[in-house]
Amino acid sequence: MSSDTASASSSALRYQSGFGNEYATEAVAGALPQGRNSPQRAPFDLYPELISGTAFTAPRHEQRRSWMYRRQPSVVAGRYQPYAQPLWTTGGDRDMALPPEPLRWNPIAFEPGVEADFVDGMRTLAANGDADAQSGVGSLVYLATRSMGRRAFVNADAELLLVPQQGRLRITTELGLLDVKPGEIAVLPRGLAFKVDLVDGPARGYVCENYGAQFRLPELGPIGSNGLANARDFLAPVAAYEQEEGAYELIKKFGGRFWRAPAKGTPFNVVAWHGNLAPVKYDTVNFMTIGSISFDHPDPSIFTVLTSPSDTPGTANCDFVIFPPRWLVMEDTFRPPWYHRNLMSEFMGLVYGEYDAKPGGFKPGGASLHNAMVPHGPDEEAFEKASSAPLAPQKLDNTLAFMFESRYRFIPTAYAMNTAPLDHGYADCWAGLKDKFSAAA
Ligand SMILES: O=C(O)Cc1cc(O)ccc1O
Ligand SMILES: [Fe+2]
Repeated sequence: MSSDTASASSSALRYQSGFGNEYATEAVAGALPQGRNSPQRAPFDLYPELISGTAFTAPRHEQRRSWMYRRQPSVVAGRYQPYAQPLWTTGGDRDMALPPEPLRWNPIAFEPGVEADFVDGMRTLAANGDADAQSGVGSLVYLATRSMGRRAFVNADAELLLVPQQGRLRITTELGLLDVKPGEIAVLPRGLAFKVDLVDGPARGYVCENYGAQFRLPELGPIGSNGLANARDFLAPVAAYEQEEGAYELIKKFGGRFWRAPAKGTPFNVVAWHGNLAPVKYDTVNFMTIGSISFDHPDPSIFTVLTSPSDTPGTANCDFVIFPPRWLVMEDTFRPPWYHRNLMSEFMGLVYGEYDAKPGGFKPGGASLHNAMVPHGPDEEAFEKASSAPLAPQKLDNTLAFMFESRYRFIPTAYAMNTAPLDHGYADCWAGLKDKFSAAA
């Protein structure tokens, strides 16, 4: 156990490393009870409070929970009133006539004249499943121009996976602070209060709102005991509590609806905590990428950072997959992705650079959606280049694309179809792929 003294205002943050291990941290030495979780009186008269990320009776290897020792229990809050956030929708809208073709969006721009924080600036682009059924995911973007300041947010519906694309974020959570920048990701457990403050101006990024089983590291199979995302590269915060006095506004997402309540003090009042349910961040530069060193383009599952399983083994509620900088060395191989139709549905975004299958129209801050059995693959430009490129070792550099891949079709929202910059010419990127077959050859 570490004795940690980070305060909420420190600038260079300290972290604890690992994924899903038993962390233990105290902002004041002696605040963490030893040998038991709920003594008759906890040290410094702090209130013990448990947060469960899994059912009490979940198998031991799936269990996630943490004990917090706090100045006031989180039940101390004012009464909730409805709150309007109509563009953060939940689950798949079954009434939407979902086009059976590839969809793509140009970069989703900040909205002129709209000042919004992380919660108000959230826009659902596409979603599937049902938060109450604890299955499915949403794919969202946030367009934040201001810090949350003295507003805190609790998402009772889902865990959030953040993929910042522009702008650094200071994320204050009940369990401590995370600084996250583009190229890094963060995972915030369901039900944990947090706020997002901006560090260097407006912030844009992607979010996977996961109503299903928590994200975890994938099995490695024949890869062995090391590789892809290594557990030690995930960073959880050390305990930190806010000392400033003053009111907060609590915003809660609960069953797809939003609520607000006043609070007399800060919800970030946890002085010590221990357990294996924690917010974490991960820098994608630490991803140990596996690829083909002989021939052929492997399945993109080799790029899985985290997976949220469904009840069917190997068929994920959602895989979070990245396409990071890497070497391509395959011989006699068409190196970009092949043309394909996938049982699974693919929502993609681009953090920076170019994606090899779409060097032209897929831009950082944009998105694409290739739902189940919708054919897609390299655009004409990528096909022509890769079919005749010399096959010397090639570094794909300065690029970071990602995919939320789900067993359930993503249904775009009305916002995505009518307001967001849908690329109506997307299908044209394949129109020039001619029939060049000649049986006489
Ligand atoms: O369609 C895409 O661009 C994503 C993708 C990448 C890849 O390398 C193989 C399959 C796949 O769906
Ligand atoms: Fe694909």
